[in-house]
Formats: sequence, structure tokens, C-alpha cells
Amino acid sequence: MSHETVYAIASGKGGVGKTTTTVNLGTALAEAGKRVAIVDTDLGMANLAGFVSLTPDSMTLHDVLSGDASIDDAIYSITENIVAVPSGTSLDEYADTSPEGLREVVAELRDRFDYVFLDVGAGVNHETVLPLGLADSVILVSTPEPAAVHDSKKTLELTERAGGAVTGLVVTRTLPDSDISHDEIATRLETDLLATIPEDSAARESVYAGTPLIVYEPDGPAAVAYRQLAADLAGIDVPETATDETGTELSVAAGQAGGGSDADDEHDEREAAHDDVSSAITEAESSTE
Ligand SMILES: Nc1ncnc2c1ncn2[C@@H]1O[C@H](COP(=O)(O)OP(=O)(O)OP(=O)(O)O)[C@@H](O)[C@H]1O
Repeated sequence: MSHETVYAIASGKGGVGKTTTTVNLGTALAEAGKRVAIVDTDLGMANLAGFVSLTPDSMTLHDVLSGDASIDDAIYSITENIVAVPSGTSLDEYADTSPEGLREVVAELRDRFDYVFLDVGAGVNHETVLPLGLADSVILVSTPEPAAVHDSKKTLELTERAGGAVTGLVVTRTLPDSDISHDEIATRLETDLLATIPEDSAARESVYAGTPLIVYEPDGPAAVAYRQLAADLAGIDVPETATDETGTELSVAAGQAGGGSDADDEHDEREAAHDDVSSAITEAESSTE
């Protein structure tokens, strides 16, 4: 069965989980053997830069859109089967970009990958409208807060004006006592509820670690939800998660199935890495207070 190739991941309000959804939906499809490219079309923000190794001289989407580099110069591997096209951090370079060049970039990636995800900036501006119109399908992302839902409505209208189509909604950072029910959010937005992604502290830690959440914490609640979303989107079975005799969860999808002691060592290593990341987050937050 043929499927849609280019998805825009969009929201009205910022900070609701678009980049997290782009990276983890893409990585889940890559785990399932699909060739995936994710593109940071939020040109002012460099959302994907933390997931790839860039130096100040590295080429980014800024260089491609200003005509100084080809798309191949700005493609970086994240893990197997998935690459990112990050935007850069320099505001001077950003000022030189021509967002219209995104048309050509998307056309080229469409031919070379099974799935292309465009991480779209929040708000209503030219940079936002263009990717919404270039995608075959737009996935709205919202937290279950009234303001985020309200702003998503604007993105929905913007998508229609740009000639795009919204496939459905992903509600992120859900809690058992979320402000509005998830079905009600989808009803208000007159679209389908594709997935709910629970609040999971590993999401923030994985950003500090520069690793996709579903690799960083493969069996956590958000990772499991992203894998289910990927499977639904691609029309494939969710990769299995097996449990060994000791009750340790083994993620087959992440290639971590194995016997007791190796799995235990891996688990201990992950716990230690989490502790390091948690203290780094606490330190970073207290130094900005
Ligand atoms: N399920 C989750 N549980 C807990 N924290 C989350 C979850 N999803 C995302 N986050 C955290 O919320 C913050 C915002 O997420 P993210 O960067 O993905 O949002 P965004 O919509 O792309 O933001 P922006 O509009 O600034 O690009 C990050 O710190 C991220 O780690």
C-alpha cells in the first residue's frame, strides 16, 4: 500500500512537543526499517542541532537555503536509517536564507526517503505556512491545555489556507488529570485523535543527552506511545517488547533482546546515565535562576 511521505508536525503554541514528536516518530519508523529524514524548518531555532554532532563550520539548512551548500552537505545521521537536516544557530546566516528554497529541499528528500518529517515553527508566519502547504499531511501537536488547543485551531485554519490537509492530532504531556479530555480536544479541532503521549521525565533528559527518547528510555511510557503512533501511521505491527524471566523488560525493537546479566548491566548503565543527566539538568536550572 502506498503511504503519504511528507508530514509536517505543527502546533499553534510553542513548546508543546513538536520536536520531540518529530524525532521520536521518525526514530520509531527508522527502527522498523524505514528510511527517514527529519528537517528543522523552524529556521530561527535550531531545534535538531542537539541530536547531531555539529561544529561551528558544519553546513546546515541555513547554508542550503542561502545557496552556499547542497542538501547532501547538510544531512547528518542520528541513528541507523534516520538522518536530520538541522537549521543553524547563527542569526546572521538565518537572515540570509530564502525559505522558498524549502520547496526544492522537500522535493529532493521525498524521492530519497520513505518518510520525511518537517518540524514546523509555532505561530502564524511565512516560514510556518510554507511547510504546511508542502506536506502531504499535517499532524497537529498540542498539550491538553486550553491555550494550546485554541492556538492549534489557528494552525488548522492556516493549513487549509496553505492548501494542506490535517490528518489528526497528537496530544502530548498528558497526565491522568489533564485539563481537557483528549477526545474533547480532537472534537474541538474537528480532527482525529492519533495518539496521546504521557508526561515522561525521560523526554527532557533525552534532549540533554542528545539521544532520541525512544533510544534513551526504550520501554518508558512516552517511547511506547510513540512506537504505537509510528506503527499506526505506517500500518505495521508495533515492534514487540519482551520480558525475560527476571521481569526485566527487553526491547526487541531497539535490538536489546538478550540474556539476564547483559540486560541487567545495560539497565544499570542506563540508570547511571539518567542520574548524570538529572544532576546536569538540576545544575543548569539552578544556574539560570
Ligand atoms: N511527553 C513528554 N513528557 C515530558 N516532557 C516532554 C514531553 N514531550 C516533550 N517534553 C519536553 O517539553 C519541552 C518542549 O518540547 P519540544 O521542544 O518537543 O516542543 P516544541 O513544540 O518543539 O517547542 P518549540 O515550539 O520551542 O520548537 C522540552 O523540554 C521537552 O523535553
